[in-house]
Amino acid sequence: MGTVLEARHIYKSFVGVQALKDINIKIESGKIHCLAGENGCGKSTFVKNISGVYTPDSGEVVLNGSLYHSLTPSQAMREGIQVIYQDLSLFQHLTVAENIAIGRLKSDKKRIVNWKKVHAIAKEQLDKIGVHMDINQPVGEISMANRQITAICRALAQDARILFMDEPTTALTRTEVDRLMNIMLDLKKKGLAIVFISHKLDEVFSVADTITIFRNGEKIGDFESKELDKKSLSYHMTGREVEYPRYRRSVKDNTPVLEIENLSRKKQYDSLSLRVCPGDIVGVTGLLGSGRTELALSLFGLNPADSGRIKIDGKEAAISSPMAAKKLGIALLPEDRFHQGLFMDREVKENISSAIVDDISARGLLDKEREKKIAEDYTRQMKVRTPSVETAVGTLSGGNQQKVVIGKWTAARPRVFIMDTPTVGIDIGSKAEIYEQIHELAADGMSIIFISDEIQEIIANCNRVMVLADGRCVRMLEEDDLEENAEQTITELIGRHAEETAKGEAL
Ligand SMILES: Nc1ncnc2c1ncn2[C@@H]1O[C@H](COP(=O)(O)OP(=O)(O)OP(=O)(O)O)[C@@H](O)[C@H]1O
Repeated sequence: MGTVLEARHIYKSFVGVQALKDINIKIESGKIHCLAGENGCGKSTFVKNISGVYTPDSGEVVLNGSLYHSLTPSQAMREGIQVIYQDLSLFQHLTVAENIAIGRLKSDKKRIVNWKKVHAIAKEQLDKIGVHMDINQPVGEISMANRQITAICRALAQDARILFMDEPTTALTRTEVDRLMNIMLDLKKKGLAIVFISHKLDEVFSVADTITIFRNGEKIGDFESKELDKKSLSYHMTGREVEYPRYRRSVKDNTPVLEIENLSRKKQYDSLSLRVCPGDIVGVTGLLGSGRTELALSLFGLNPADSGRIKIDGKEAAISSPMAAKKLGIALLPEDRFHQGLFMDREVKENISSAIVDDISARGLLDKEREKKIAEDYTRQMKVRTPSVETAVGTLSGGNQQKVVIGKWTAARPRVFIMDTPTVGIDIGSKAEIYEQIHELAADGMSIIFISDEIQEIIANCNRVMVLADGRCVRMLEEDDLEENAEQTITELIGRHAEETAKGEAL
């Protein structure tokens, strides 16, 4: 098939960080190449240096036989490089067809839009990947999976030869992930080179031909996917054996802090009941769309329930706003933490202190020393890779930003901490550190609701688990139920329900 891209001796540094050191990589057409490594090891920076977003400090790139010392974004595109970032960069108010065709139309430089052509371009790309969807719908109204497909088609419409995908599966359901993986395999057969970044090792092994492992800005090596397994890949990424300890509740106090009784919200969740005591880590699992995030938002005052009751310390509570939730000692680590959790242009320390400003201020004046000390403690505990606590959060890698959000809410010492998919985008090594932190918070008496669709993660970290499907609780697993075959039980419960839903939709 042949090499389409060769990066040679790429170096890139930012103030205080050597992000890439002497990176050499060859990308082949007709192959899926995965970049793996811990948060902040340089994967996204590498992609940005190749696609013209950043200029390398030194090094060169050979693209389709032409040598470049630096590339502009339009040169990179002309050479067939297309990057799909996590936010997809689509125009929400434009239709699927317009989004797919926009890049091609821009290069045509015509003043009048030929709508027939727009539709033809969009249809052609969708046909290439064998997907049927309504191309007249605005992108803002379609599912994440279909947005992902729109972004792929937009890249194909611009004659992509090398497609970079940075953590494309974060917001997809399992069925959607399978569909995306199949599309990637199909595009590979058609000769496209795909470079895929993911922290989900199952996904990496299901599609990758080659895996390049980064650590601390350096390349550890290129491996054939079949040479590695999860254990050896984790070892190369982190330089150590990674193990996730099982959580065992040690707190003896069984007085509920939070209770919900028959809580319902139309079309989202139905008659949910739950008690959470000090030291509990209660798992909530189920597919995306099962109602889990909607429930979390309701408990945080952002999505009022239609009926049912929420009690705090045995007393009925009206949680009508996040402010009210906070007063009652409830914190939420949101699912969409990039939009709901951080001030990107503010420093790490300002972000961490943002939920406790009142506690560390006296007579309207912020105690800056304390703010810094608290931020340093949390960044150390969470192993946040940042030059200092004075660095702007927006310059940290995705996974490290996420650790800052967790630090922010932990610093607020809530009584009830709702964590919606806390380890999305977090590398396997840092996950162990975050789990340990969560176990310590619970052992100290905090009550935690832990939402995740990674079943192994739920079992390792929770002492009770609520399994949701279509907004209903299909099973509450107690501590003893989690000892044996829990993974199989939960997988079957969710799988059975997904099948029933699919049958229902097919009818
Ligand atoms: N614009 C920037 N300014 C300053 N530092 C930056 C900038 N972009 C990246 N960095 C730093 O470069 C390093 C590599 O970051 P990068 O985003 O490439 O990591 P990553 O491997 O993609 O991580 P993740 O898995 O968390 O997404 C990090 O230490 C990050 O803080």
